[in-house]
Amino acid sequence: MNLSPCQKASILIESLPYIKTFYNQTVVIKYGGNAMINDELKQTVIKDIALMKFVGMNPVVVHGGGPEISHMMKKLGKEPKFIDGLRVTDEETMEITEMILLGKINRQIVSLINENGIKAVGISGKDGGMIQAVQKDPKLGLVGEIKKIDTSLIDTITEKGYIPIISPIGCGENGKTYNINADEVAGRLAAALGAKKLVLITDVKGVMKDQRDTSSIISHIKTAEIRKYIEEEIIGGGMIPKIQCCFDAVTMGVERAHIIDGRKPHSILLEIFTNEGIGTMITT
Ligand SMILES: Nc1ncnc2c1ncn2[C@@H]1O[C@H](COP(=O)(O)OP(=O)(O)O)[C@@H](O)[C@H]1O
Ligand SMILES: CC(=O)N[C@@H](CCC(=O)OP(=O)(O)O)C(=O)O
Repeated sequence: MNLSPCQKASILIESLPYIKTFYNQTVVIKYGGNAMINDELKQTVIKDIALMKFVGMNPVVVHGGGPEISHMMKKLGKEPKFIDGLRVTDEETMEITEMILLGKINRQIVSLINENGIKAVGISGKDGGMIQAVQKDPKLGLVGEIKKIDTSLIDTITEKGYIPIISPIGCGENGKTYNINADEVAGRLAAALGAKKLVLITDVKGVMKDQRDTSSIISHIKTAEIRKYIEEEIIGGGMIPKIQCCFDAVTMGVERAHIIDGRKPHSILLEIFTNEGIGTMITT
């Protein structure tokens, strides 16, 4: 798209009210593994996040990486197993999970942001004892349920001008490490940080009534309707922890949660800087 200088200037001017609304506000972005499709799309997501920081917002990124964990498990001869969208995690799976999330994906995101002139710091929920967890369900092994979040490390990173990039791993009693669904971390963190918005980037247009029909997208869901959608099996699989995390975030004070399509270039900016209202919005 070739825009004239005048058109470019008017786009900037139209963004001003949004920049003002979000100035110095925290926006938690969950960047899901299924949305990390190719390098080009990754670059556009990263540039959007860098731009948010440049205009004075405080983006906090929680990343996933489920498909890469499954890929490595298979390479090592282990078959991934999920119950209600959560990975059954034995000790070896936990090691693989930490290696892929913190050792690979977190490092990649930090490098990409740094390349765009903004500095990022990569941590997991174990750093500074940030995310305290307990076992969620013995059936799931080392899958954690968040008990407590200490945001002081994130506050410090943000105050110093860096973007925190967080791997969804928590710590428990006796030095235990827990695998926590990234949506759950993002939702709870958004609430604990008093974020204005939670944005979940995934690989579908949003929540759909019928997944085979993209025009059946539900643009607004109120928390009171969520249980019905799950009971009627309209929402299933990986969408369950996603919608649950939106529920938690908005009932704990986050104004709005959005599930948006990371395959659409600049979906975060369209969500924040325009009235287009892409994806599914969740409010109380
Ligand atoms: N009603 C629904 N609308 C859209 N997607 C749904 C729905 N119910 C279940 N899903 C599934 O949820 C998936 C998104 O969750 P997940 O694969 O865990 O994504 P991510 O890796 O981004 O966290 C979709 O790809 C789709 O298969
Ligand atoms: C307990 C649990 O399921 N943890 C997730 C953590 C990563 C994640 O959530 O990645 P996505 O956002 O890409 O799905 C997992 O092991 O896959």
